[in-house]
Amino acid sequence: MHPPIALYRSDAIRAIDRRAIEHDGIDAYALMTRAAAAAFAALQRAWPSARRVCVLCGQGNNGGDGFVLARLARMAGLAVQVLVVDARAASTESARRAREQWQDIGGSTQVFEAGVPLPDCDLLVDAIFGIGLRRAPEGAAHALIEAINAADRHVLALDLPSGLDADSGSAPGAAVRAERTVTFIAHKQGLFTGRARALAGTVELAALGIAAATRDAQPLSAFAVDARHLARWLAPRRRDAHKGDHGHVLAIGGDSGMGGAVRLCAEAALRAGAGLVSVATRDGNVGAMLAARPELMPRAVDEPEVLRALLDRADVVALGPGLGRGDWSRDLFDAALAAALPTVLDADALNLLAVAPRALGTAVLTPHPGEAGRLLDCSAAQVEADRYAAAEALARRHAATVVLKGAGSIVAAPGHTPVVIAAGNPGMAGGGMGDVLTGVIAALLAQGMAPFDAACAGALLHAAAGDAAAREGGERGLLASDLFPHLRRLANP
Ligand SMILES: NC(=O)C1=CN([C@@H]2O[C@H](COP(=O)(O)OP(=O)(O)OC[C@H]3O[C@@H](n4cnc5c(N)ncnc54)[C@H](O)[C@@H]3O)[C@@H](O)[C@H]2O)[C@@H](O)CC1
Ligand SMILES: [K+]
Repeated sequence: MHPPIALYRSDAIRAIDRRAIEHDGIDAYALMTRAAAAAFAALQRAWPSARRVCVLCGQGNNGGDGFVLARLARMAGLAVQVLVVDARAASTESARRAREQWQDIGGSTQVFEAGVPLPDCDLLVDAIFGIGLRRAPEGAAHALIEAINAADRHVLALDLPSGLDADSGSAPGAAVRAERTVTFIAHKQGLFTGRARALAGTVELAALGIAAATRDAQPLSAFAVDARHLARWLAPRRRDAHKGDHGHVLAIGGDSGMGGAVRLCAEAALRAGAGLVSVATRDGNVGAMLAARPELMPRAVDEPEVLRALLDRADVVALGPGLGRGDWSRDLFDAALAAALPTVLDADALNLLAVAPRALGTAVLTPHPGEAGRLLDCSAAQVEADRYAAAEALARRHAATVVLKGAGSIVAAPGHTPVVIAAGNPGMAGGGMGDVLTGVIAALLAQGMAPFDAACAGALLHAAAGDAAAREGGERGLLASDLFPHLRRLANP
């Protein structure tokens, strides 16, 4: 079984690097050479016909990696040009040595000038900033990043796309959009969520031959999982199982005009393996729901008493899809939370929770950044500036499991290392997708998974189903209900 991918913060990467140098006796410049060699090998694998390469170097060790790569590429017969961000000397000993060795083989270096087009080439290598980025790129660095993005060339990023923050996955200013990133020593947690999903392209790790024990002596800060990891959570069913073993989900929502949301949630719960799925909704939704999906058990709920009878028979509640925020919605919300069943809260349930905070029992919250901002009294942009921190703050505040949705969804809960979902695609940024996720997580809870596991497995199953559906018919125009056949297939790995 594939182990999850260990992710680190930049301070842990620096500590691994220091330990490799001081403890294991690997020379700093040797590490830089290994980094550049691994990146050049990746370049040749990805773009075997590239002949003219332009390497863009910053002042620090990331720039040093670039100079060594330039030398290796030139020695391999490629035409190589090097541009530096500014004319000052390199800021580290290794980077100075890398420059000198480039000059020693006759390589020339130009200083980038804003407004002057980048040299004509097949491929750009981004070696401006790695984990040393301290603030939004200014001046020439900013202009060079914009020039790279405007150049319409293949881009290989060394360690990180320049401008991306290695820890948060956000970019404080301009950032390079790479097609491929070769990252060194260990995976940075910032490469897996938020802006990184658009900037880093395909991410490849070059561990540089550092001993596993040296790496493992530093704390990892998150895990990433992808479709290969589904089998960790979704074991085959017992041969003697019956429907009572797989739990009863009650989906609550679907105020007038929003019946589709709760139907998608309920049907997703069926497709993710819930034994029984009831729906508490408006009278007007019941007939259509029964006609379309006779396995569902929809009930018209006009008042909380009717809901209480349904709650008595349920194991898990999916609360919020199409719930609305009126009196009907609030009454159902209060009655549902009073039942103290394991509950997945989404959409308007989160909005109602934001205006009337309360202690939750076993709960999984599935906010998008806007809803997370409302719950944390901040803006969606502040949530996006550090998605890991926002997910963890929300989990602490509500003593609950949180799935912060968006590019690279993050699952956080008190006492757990966060898990980032390395799957999903922009075709999934559309109506109904969140309702499906809520139903999937509720179904996994109903089948006996612990909340954190149900949230990780549910978010991963949902994202992987979205990827499978997008491969089949494209991202644009992808519908939430297109996920259903894939959910079923992927739920049985
Ligand atoms: N032994 C090592 O330390 C190794 C380091 N490696 C490379 O070294 C990188 C880290 O090197 P550094 O710590 O030198 O850092 P970087 O090279 O990432 O960047 C630091 C440089 O950028 C400048 N800078 C930072 N933010 C700026 C901004 N907003 N605007 C303008 N200038 C800014 C700093 O003043 C400094 O000169 C890694 O990402 C990796 O690519 C690899 O060679 C592997 C081994
Ligand atoms: K870089």
